[in-house]
Amino acid sequence: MASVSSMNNACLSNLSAHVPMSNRDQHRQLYYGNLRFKWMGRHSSRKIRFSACRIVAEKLDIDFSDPDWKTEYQKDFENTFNLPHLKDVLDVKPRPSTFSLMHRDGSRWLRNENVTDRAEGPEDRKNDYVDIDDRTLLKVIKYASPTSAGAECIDPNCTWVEQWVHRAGPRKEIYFEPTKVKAAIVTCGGLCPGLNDVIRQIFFTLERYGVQKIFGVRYGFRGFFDPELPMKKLSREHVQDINLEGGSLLGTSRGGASTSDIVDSIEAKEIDMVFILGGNGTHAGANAIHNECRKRKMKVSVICVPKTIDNDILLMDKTFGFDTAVEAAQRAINSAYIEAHSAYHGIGLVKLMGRSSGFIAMHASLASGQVDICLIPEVPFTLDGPNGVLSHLEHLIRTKGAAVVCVAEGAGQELLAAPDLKDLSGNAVLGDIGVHFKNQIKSYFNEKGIHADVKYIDPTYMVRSVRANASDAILCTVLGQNAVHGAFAGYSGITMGICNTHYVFLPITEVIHTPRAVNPNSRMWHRCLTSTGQPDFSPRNC
Ligand SMILES: Nc1ncnc2c1ncn2[C@@H]1O[C@H](COP(=O)(O)OP(=O)(O)OP(=O)(O)O)[C@@H](O)[C@H]1O
Ligand SMILES: O=P(O)(O)OC[C@H]1O[C@](O)(CO)[C@@H](O)[C@@H]1O
Ligand SMILES: [Mg+2]
Repeated sequence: MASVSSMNNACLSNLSAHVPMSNRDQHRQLYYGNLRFKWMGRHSSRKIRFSACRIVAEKLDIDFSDPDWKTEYQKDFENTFNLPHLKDVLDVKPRPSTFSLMHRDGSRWLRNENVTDRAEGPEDRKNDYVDIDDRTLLKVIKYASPTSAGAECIDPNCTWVEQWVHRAGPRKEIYFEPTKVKAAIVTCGGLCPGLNDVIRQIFFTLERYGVQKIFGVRYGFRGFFDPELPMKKLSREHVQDINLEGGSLLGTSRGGASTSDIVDSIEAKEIDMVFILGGNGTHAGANAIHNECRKRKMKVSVICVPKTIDNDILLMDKTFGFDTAVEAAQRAINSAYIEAHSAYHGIGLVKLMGRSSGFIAMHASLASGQVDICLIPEVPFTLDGPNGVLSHLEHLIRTKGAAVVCVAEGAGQELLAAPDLKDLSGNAVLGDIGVHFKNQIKSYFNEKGIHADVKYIDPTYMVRSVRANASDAILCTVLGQNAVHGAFAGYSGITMGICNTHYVFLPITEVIHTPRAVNPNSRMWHRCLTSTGQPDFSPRNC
């Protein structure tokens, strides 16, 4: 059997997320057709997004009539989710962990106790080490049918297949001598609530192991090679209160990543552990750094913590900062609602971030309960025509007297002239759907001779520059601590996640195939539609 990875499921859910409803049969084929489908997207822009999935799907050759297919699949899954480790390429030996909940810091313990006694005995239980063979289930729903909402199936019968991933946490044995470790932390990409919380927890946990040399790399990957940006040695005083503010203590940036320059810099600076906080692009960069370190046989642990308000990283329940961003976005929606409902024929329009996925828009709409129309990149819509968005807005104005619309920045890009520009990291610069939509609403009502008072709110940077809320602060704490546990355990090329409320280590390669997208067949999107009451605006319906 060819390699089966999480990409199958990622592709399937991503593909299904983009399949127009009129192609329902083809969509089914994706689920039923043991991944040998030849589906072609209707819209050319979408074909590109699908191509990576299609290639892998075509490579797969699962014979579901083989009674052993499931065992084989699970074995292959286990291999795919095996965590890359320093010992894969280096002759490294484990030593008992210095992480202890009994002592203030590892170095104190190192000085005062017999090293060989540390790993055994009653302290173990108090320290709560996680066994390296512990696993947690990635998927916890047993779908009875491929047509069940949100079903992710591997075979035509949607058979239950266990998919286990590695449980995160401190290990009994470690692969670094803490007092000799030099660790660096870097934050890349856009801002995200909780960056400072994660930096702080990485610092605290490193200290607890006994690490004294902890550095911050300034302004993203740029800080590795820009001579004007020397690393900043971090102290407890530096990090103590940083969680009280948004932003990143270290600064962040896009672009400018040359893997070999970065690895040269890691080598020259004699860094042993690199903690990299960022989104999809950053993870791709971190994986390249990890591979280059391996190639050079460097004993360096490259560990990621996923950071994105967009929540567009595969496999995990959510990324840190997302909850906070939703909360902030909900406040913008509330303002739009108040404006709209205080005006004669008021229309409140809010544009929220979400370059390729509509999680913030969907969740903020659900949270506020004040949105009449939610538009996301994953669900195509038409503005014009009897079943278009504008016609529904007119209906709302006539029946309710006011309306609130929430649109994700990546939605409806096919309606705009694309700027054909890229940012420094190579991300496409999007057309402004918010401004376009605002103008379209104004002209529509103007042409119809119906009064409409449009209030447009773009809270873009306000939702991501705030400090983390309570739920994100806890998530950041756990992810930051686990990042350090992962590094000391000798892993490299891994990232942190929360799956079904349990914390896991995942190979970076498994989360960067494609950005995670809202599945239009999921219960959550259906709940959003139920809440807004909006009809189907898809082109085939108009
Ligand atoms: N495919 C890639 N390979 C190597 N490095 C990359 C890749 N994509 C992006 N990077 C680098 O990663 C860094 C961050 O990328 P990017 O600006 O896309 O942010 P991100 O991590 O995706 O976060 P956000 O969710 O805010 O976009 C940049 O310095 C960029 O040069
Ligand atoms: O303006 P910037 O800093 O490039 O960030 C904008 C981008 O940030 C994101 O929220 C990802 O962090 C995208 O949704 C958005 O397009
Ligand atoms: Mg990116």
